[in-house]
Amino acid sequence: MSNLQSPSEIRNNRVLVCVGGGIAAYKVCEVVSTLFKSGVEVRVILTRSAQEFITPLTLATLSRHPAYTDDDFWQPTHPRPLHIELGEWADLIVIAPLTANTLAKLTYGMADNLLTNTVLASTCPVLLAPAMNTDMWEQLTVQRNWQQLLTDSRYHGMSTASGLLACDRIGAGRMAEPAEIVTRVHSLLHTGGKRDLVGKRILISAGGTREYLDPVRFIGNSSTGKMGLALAQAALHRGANVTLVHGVASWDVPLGVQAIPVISAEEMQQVMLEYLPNADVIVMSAAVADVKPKEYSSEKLPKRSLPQALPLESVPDIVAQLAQLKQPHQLLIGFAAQSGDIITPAKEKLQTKKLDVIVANPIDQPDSGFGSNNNQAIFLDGQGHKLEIAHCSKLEMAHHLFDFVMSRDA
Ligand SMILES: Cc1cc2nc3c(=O)[nH]c(=O)nc-3n(C[C@H](O)[C@H](O)[C@H](O)COP(=O)(O)O)c2cc1C
Ligand SMILES: CC(C)(COP(=O)(O)O)[C@@H](O)C(=O)NCCC(=O)NCCS
Ligand SMILES: [Mg+2]
Repeated sequence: MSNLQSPSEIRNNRVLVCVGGGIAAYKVCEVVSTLFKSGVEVRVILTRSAQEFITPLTLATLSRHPAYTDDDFWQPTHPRPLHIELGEWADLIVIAPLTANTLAKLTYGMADNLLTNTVLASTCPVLLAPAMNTDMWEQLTVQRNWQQLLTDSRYHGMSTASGLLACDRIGAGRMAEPAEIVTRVHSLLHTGGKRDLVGKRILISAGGTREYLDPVRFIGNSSTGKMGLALAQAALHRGANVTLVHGVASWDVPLGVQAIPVISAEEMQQVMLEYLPNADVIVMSAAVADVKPKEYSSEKLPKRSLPQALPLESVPDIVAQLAQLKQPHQLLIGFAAQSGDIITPAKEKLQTKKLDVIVANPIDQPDSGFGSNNNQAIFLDGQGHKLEIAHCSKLEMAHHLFDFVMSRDA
């Protein structure tokens, strides 16, 4: 078995957050604070209008660094022009909220303030989070500019959501939520903006299944589906077309992912088999219940009628079935959550179930596995490659897995 080199620590870590003059600017404070707390170095630029909504002092305090405005742009005291310095410094620029005005300027390469000059004087990826009143967002001129700007691969656009706007209207144009912006930032810092999964259809299963005994009681497990969610986010951010088949979950499905909720192993089996023929990559990260109660009562069983011992039967082995039915060009990735020795059972599962790749992850390590936002794992493939990934976020783990898969492809 050959050991691939462990991925080095992320070097890209510098994010320049540019705030435009919209009411959604108030949410960018949260973005800056969360990024800082996750270890990202943050600098902030505010446009003249952004300062009508939030203050440079707030953003300077949250980012632990002076915030920049157009007054700084024109200061004669910089040894080198500020927009050049900031443009060279940034690994990633985030513009949130992106106003109709700044969108138009970027589309036409205009540069009349610190924000637009810095974008033109840099080459890093730029993440755009538009926010506008519905009529403004749907205006032909605005939509034309948006489509035009996104033809430049440097720009990464966040979808707007529909809902209540600050003008009391309900419609399109809501800015992506801070957590979604932060997740996308982390993806872009990992990938440097590459979209290596464009054209790939990725089918992911996530979460635990439930096998009901009666309408309220079930056999389940502690899986929260966070690993599957992270896989869906990472794949989406790299350009894939993503279908996420998930058990009962407490998180929101990311905009742009086709989500299919299921409850039992049999339902999951049915949906996975239905979507299998159209998938290029299948990632089975769900924790499927291995057994179910033999009998189901459609009425809630009174306590006194509950059996002392519960007769059980097996549920379908979904991953084994997928392995049997898949075509040679399709890649099947399984997960093996284990305590103690994680490698031996994972190798066995890889071979007996005929998977292409298996992710062995420990469930007895601190802050890893079920329910945690973090994980650690060892990837194994059928050709004998092995890659150990140290403790990191589940999103980071998902990216490492796609890196591993893509490097095997190449
Ligand atoms: C109360 C208020 C709310 C605004 N909200 C938005 C908005 O959500 N989106 C937008 O594109 N413009 C909005 N504007 C208009 C922008 O502030 C204006 O177009 C400004 O020139 C943008 O400048 P900037 O792109 O340099 O930040 C708003 C203006 C006001 C007064
Ligand atoms: C303003 C806001 C951030 C409020 O979000 P919230 O309801 O979650 O507090 C959200 O509605 C949004 O992103 N709106 C789009 C921009 C907007 O409403 N502009 C002003 C309309 S004139
Ligand atoms: Mg299992």
